[in-house]
Amino acid sequence: MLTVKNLTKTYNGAKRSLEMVSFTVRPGEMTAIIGPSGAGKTTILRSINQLIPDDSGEIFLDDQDIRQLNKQGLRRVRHRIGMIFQNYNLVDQLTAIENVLHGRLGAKLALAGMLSLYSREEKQEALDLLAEMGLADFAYKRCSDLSGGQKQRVGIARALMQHPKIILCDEPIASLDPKSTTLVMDILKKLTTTQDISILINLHQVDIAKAYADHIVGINQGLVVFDADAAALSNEAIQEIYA
Ligand SMILES: Nc1ncnc2c1ncn2[C@@H]1O[C@H](COP(=O)(O)OP(=O)(O)OP(=O)(O)O)[C@@H](O)[C@H]1O
Repeated sequence: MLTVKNLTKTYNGAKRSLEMVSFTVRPGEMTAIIGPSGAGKTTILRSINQLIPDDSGEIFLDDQDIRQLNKQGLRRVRHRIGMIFQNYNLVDQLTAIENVLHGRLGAKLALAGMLSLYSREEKQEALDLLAEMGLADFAYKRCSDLSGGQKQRVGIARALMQHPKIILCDEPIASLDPKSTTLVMDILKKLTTTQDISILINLHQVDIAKAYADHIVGINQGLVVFDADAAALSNEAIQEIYA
C-alpha cells in the first residue's frame, strides 16, 4: 500500500539524514519506525507526504508515486494521509469538534474551508468520532482545557475525519502518561484491525513497538538496519538499531 524506495535526504549543508531508505507498509498493518534520537524517523514521515523536499527515491501510495504529483495531485493524496503529532497540532482556542472538523478542510473548496462551512452530516460525523474516542462530553470544550491524552484522541478523530487510507503518527505518545499511552495505542491498533487503516508510527519505546506493531523498521543514522515482523525483533537486533 505504501512503499518507500531508496529515499535519500540531506538537509541544507548537513550530512545525509536518510540514505537509501526502503520499506513497505502493508494494508491494515501497524508499522513502527524505531531508532535513536536523530536517526531520521521524523524526516521519513515528513518526506512521505512531502512536507519537506527529499533528494531522491520513490514513494508509492498504491500505484501513485507521490514525488511525481503536481500540486493538485499532492493535495488530493495528502487528504488520504492522516497525520498525528507528538504536540497534537490542535488549535487550542477552538473546541474539540471544531478541530475534528478541520480534518475535512482538504476535501473542501477554498471558500467553504475559509468560512468553516460544514454540513450537518459532517458535524454529526465529527460528534460520532469524538464519541468513539470516549470524548462525547468534551465536544464543545476548548482544546486548551483538555488533557494531553484527550487532545491526542481529538487528533485521532481529526485524522479519521479525512477518511484516510493511512495515518502517519510522529511519536504520538511521547508526551503522555502510561494510562493515556495505552488508551491511544489501543485506539490506533483497533483502526488497523477494524477499519483496515494502515498506521506508520514513530516510537521511542521499544516495548510499545513490540507490543502493538505488526512490523518494525529500525533506523540508525539514516540507514534501515532492521525490517521484519515485530516478533523477529531480538535483543541483538535492538542493540544494533540503538548502537
Ligand atoms: N530542519 C533541519 N535542518 C537540518 N538538519 C535537520 C533538520 N531536521 C532534522 N535534521 C537532522 O536530520 C537528522 C534526522 O533528524 P530526525 O528529526 O528525522 O530524527 P529522529 O529520529 O526523528 O529524532 P528524534 O527521535 O530525536 O525525534 C538529525 O541529524 C537531525 O539533526
